[in-house]
Amino acid sequence: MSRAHLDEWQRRSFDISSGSCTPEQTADAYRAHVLSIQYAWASAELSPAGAASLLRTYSERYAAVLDSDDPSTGLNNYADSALHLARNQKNHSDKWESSLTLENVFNLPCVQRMMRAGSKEDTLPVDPADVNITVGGEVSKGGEKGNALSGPPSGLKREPPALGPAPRAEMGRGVSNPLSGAAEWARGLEEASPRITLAQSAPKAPTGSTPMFGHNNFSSTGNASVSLSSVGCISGSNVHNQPVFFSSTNPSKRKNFYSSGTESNRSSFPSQGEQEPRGRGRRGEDGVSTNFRSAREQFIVDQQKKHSQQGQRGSAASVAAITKKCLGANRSRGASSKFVSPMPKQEEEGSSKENAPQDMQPVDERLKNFEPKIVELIMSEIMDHGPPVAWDDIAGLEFAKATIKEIVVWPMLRPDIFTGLRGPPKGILLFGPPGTGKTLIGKCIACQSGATFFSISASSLTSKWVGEGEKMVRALFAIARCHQPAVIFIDEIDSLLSQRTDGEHDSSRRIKTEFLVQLDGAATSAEDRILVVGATNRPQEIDEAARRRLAKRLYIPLPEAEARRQIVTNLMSREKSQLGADEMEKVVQGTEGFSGADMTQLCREAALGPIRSIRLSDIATISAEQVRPILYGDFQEALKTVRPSVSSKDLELYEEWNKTFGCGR
Ligand SMILES: Nc1ncnc2c1ncn2[C@@H]1O[C@H](COP(=O)(O)OP(=O)(O)OP(=O)(O)O)[C@@H](O)[C@H]1O
Ligand SMILES: [Mg+2]
Repeated sequence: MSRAHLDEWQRRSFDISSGSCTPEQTADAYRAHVLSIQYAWASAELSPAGAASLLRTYSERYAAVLDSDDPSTGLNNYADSALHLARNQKNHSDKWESSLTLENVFNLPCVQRMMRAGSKEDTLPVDPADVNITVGGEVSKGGEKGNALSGPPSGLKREPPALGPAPRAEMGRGVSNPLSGAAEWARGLEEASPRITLAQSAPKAPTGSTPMFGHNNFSSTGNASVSLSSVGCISGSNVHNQPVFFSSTNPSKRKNFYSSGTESNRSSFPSQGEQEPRGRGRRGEDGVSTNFRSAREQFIVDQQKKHSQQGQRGSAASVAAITKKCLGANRSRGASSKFVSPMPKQEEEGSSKENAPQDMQPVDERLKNFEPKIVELIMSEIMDHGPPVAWDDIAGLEFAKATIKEIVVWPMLRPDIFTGLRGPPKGILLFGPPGTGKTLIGKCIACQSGATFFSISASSLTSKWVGEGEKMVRALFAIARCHQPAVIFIDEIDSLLSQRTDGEHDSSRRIKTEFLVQLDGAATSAEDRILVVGATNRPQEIDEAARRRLAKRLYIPLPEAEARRQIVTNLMSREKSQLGADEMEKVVQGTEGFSGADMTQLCREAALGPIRSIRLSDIATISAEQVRPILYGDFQEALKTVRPSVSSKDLELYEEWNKTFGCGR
């Protein structure tokens, strides 16, 4: 060790051995020792074996000081953490008010009776046989000699100023039979319980009790004391509803009591009137039958009751769902862990009532790491529920439709045949000029494939949930995995997977990377039936890594004459129109270079023709039947205003890209 460290070490060792240190100083010195050892080990000044041995020694000494409840040598760390809770610290329990305060506790009949009992030497107001006293896990019946029965009566040592001058020494002497005090205390508590409403004040139980009994000062005989949380363990236990005291003179037993998380440690008070019927109590670890039911268990039982009353689904799955949703359900409950209310907060309660049927859905294990907010967003906004689209609604595009049926629909329907080399690709890219039906194909896949369809546009990832993009992507794929077979349709994929540049924003780069990882199959196994379909009218801007992952790249060209005819026929069939075959032919010839969207726009414009021919004065009164049919003349008029939206120069670019990267013939 370096010289400075050694000097420090020496100084601390002298301090400790001088015997003049307070427990706090001793603990500090040991902690500093531990840190020095760690530092020396990290900087290779100590061998690992040496460091391990030293660490063990000093950690034990440090822990001994922390855990000891002897006020002259230890810090009674347990009491400290519980006191912290008791001092009105803001936590989840702050809604639960206990009526017990430091001021009114001395007015409680039970406490007064205790004090009186302390001053009367021989009175035994309760038959000792009625009192069960647990000492470090062993149960001794009232008559037996317990080794540490000091707990509640020791509280008598603290004298309330309001109650007059009962001399300390006398009161201390008064506890000649510790049992009498304990029993008295127990009985008193039982009587007082209607006022204290134990169930409601459970988390705050220490609040009232701590100042009375949780402090080291209350050791009455030797080093015996009632630990703070043992006060919290009092419950309507055993048949007479008599309290059980957990008390121990042995710090190590006491430690075990805390660390092993015994039933009683984890339990809180059962509410009055809702206690388990006799004989139905659980068996505690020590074999003692207890009627404890933790607040969480009570909550589940209440929920079960509620749902069975309402005649709703009370299945095990729903109870499991409730259990999962229960706050803090997965937490380990150490003595020092923060208290978590087992009941939902008020707001949550309100919302859970509203969404009750949804909440009953069991939560998928694989989604538990994702923020519920994100999962909910994806489920509600991204999973598509649009109007149905049939393959026949898409005019032309025969090759694209056949290919998509082959690689999307059939494999989804017959996964047993489409295995190995016949396995479907993980990604498809639909590219082509705007308005040619790429999004329409996406919607059609959604309806026809029978898969769960997720439709996202890049903007929804990049703008709506700024900073959450990559989380969304990860959650999206995780949810898709839970709902297989699934199709993830990403419209305008170019804006999501454009070429990565140096100057771009960090968050969009992270989204891209996450997408590539997910697309690559690193995160999706070969058996996963998830297909990503991307659509773009700017294929040249797509990142080359993404391009590779979207293995099947299909060109969606402008509609040919036949397709244009089909679009017009489809649309006109829903309207009143009179269009002869040769007139239709003229319309088809006159719309060379029009996209599907342009054709739709042309038909809309033509459909307005009959309306425009109505005189303004008649428009308010004319009936729908009186409106004339759409005629060829309307199309001629419409063709004057509707122009193709794709230029021939743009078309060349698509053709070029299709030749280079496309999968079409
Ligand atoms: N092949 C087609 N058959 C029938 N209607 C079509 C066809 N192509 C386009 N349309 C019509 O054009 C509209 C727009 O099509 P869609 O949104 O699918 O175009 P897109 O290729 O996704 O365009 P963009 O690249 O601009 O997103 C559709 O709602 C539909 O009415
Ligand atoms: Mg589109």
